[in-house]
Amino acid sequence: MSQLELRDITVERGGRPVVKDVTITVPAGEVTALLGPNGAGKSSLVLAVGGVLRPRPGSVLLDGTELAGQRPERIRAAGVAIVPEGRRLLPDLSVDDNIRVATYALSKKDAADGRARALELFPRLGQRLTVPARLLSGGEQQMVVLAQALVSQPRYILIDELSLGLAPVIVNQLIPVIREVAASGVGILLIEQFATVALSLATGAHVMEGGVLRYSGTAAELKEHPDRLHSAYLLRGSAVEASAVLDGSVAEALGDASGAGEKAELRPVRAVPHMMPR
Ligand SMILES: Nc1ncnc2c1ncn2[C@@H]1O[C@H](COP(=O)(O)OP(=O)(O)OP(=O)(O)O)[C@@H](O)[C@H]1O
Repeated sequence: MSQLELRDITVERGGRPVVKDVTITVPAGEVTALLGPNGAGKSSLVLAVGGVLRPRPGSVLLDGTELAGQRPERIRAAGVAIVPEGRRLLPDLSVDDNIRVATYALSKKDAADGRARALELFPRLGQRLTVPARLLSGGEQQMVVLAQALVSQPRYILIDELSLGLAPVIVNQLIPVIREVAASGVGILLIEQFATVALSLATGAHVMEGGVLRYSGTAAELKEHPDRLHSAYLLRGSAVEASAVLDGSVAEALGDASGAGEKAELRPVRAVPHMMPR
């Protein structure tokens, strides 16, 4: 069975290891959750898999083929896409152009197929194709960001913080899309601040803290033994954070039970020059 294997990965930033000897398998067709407090090393791991940071040492094996140390374009072309935390759109470009920007390395046919698939997953974007990205709500922006990753029809996708800054009502719209993408055979590693969201989608689950894995097992087991998640969060002394992610609904965890929160939906868009076509 197809899988993406992150094996014995160590990542250094600022001269110190922030990911230490982490091994995670992401099976095809399933969501695997990666949880952990701020600063645990989750984003650094994603950037290392995507080729933005170099794992030293470590392997990223796609069905046995080594991808570690390759250029981001090569990793993406091999079928592994990443959605880095806080990715921004090109604010003055339309939704359609932001999606097209992400297809620049694809053949004409693959770009057209990928765009059609992305719009099938996010019909809302089909109605907003000509709208400049800066006028989108936070939820719509996140849909475009996900569409940019999905447009290359990856076999594996690593999503860093699906719900960050989004109102619960929007998160609830994204959850079925993630489920559908996984059901279509794509392996997903999902980093998510709210354990309730991640564990509702995931089969496998991992908890990271201080750069190391504190738990690796099934999502069901973690739901049954929340103390394992709790202890990792508490290692950072953030009891409030631990209760927020574990107790109650997404809405309560977000502190916005109404689900309305226009402000929570909106976030500023900034240009990311490296996303421009070359
Ligand atoms: N550019 C950088 N240079 C040096 N150290 C960094 C850099 N970015 C992050 N770090 C450090 O790396 C460690 C891991 O951070 P990382 O962002 O990977 O954690 P995380 O689990 O994704 O947390 P968050 O959800 O807050 O992003 C932290 O100690 C952080 O301070």
